[in-house]
Amino acid sequence: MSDVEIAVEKYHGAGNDFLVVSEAAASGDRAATEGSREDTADAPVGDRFAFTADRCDRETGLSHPDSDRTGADGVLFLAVDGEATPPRVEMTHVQPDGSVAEMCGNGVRCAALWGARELGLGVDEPADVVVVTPAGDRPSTVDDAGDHATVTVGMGRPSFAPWDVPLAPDHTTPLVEETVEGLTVTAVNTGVPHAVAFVDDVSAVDLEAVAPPVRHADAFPEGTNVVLAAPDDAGGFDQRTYERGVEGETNACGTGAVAVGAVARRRGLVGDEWVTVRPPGGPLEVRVTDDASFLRGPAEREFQTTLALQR
Ligand SMILES: N[C@H](CCC[C@H](N)C(=O)O)C(=O)O
Repeated sequence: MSDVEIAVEKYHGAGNDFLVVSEAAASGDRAATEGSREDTADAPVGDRFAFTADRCDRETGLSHPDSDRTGADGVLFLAVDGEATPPRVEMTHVQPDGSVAEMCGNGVRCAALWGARELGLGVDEPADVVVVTPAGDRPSTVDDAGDHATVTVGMGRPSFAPWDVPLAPDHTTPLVEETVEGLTVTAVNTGVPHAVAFVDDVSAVDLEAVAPPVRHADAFPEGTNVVLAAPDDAGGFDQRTYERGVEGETNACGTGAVAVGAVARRRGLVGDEWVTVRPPGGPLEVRVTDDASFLRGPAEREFQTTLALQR
């Protein structure tokens, strides 16, 4: 066993927060260019799942004077390919329960900002970065790549198809406004599954009580995120999300915001325009059309620190 030092950064998008570990350091690439190869071995983090569970814990996880919150909603293991045009950032998003999320809208914005910063892009003019996720490529544009950026992401085509959500095999048609475990939901996949419930007032619902039975319902063989939405007075929507993988409410959920837009459009509440969706952590802009969806919002870098790991 030996001690290995790794650099860890903390980012968040509308309060959905992530630790970021560079996989370039993992392969030794960055170490080679920085001339400190001995300090890093082949992978910066041997056991990604144990690392994520440990460092993301809200009580005992990673804390820092420049951050309000201990722990995080997950870890983004990122590798940048600066030779590609546009540059590509490969994202592996490990969640505190040990699962790997196929997509994460707030995480993609953070990954795009991280990639732009690594390459020194996005400062004088917007930078295009493609974030590569298990759910597909997510073309992103980073504006103002300092510590606080705005990132716009092409989120692909939301799907209500039962095999895409996915729903259990006895569901042969989309699940639209059906009652599942006491909550009336519409199921949509925006990179990951969401069960969206339109309610009168999102703050009047005990989300931690109503969401877990839906999250684990038989209708969703891979589980689902559970989203509450309510029209606000300004043509947008309030949003709250209980996340699979975090197993609790998060401050914001980007794929969930797009899910709210997709369900609102299906209900005829909005058209193809940009609309504002407001999770507790701050507003996000979403736009859904017949064959595409887009998410725009902040990405912020909070700090960088060094951790000594035993391997
Ligand atoms: N917070 C993320 C979603 C993570 C998805 C994950 N909770 C799952 O489906 O397992 C977002 O901004 O889109």
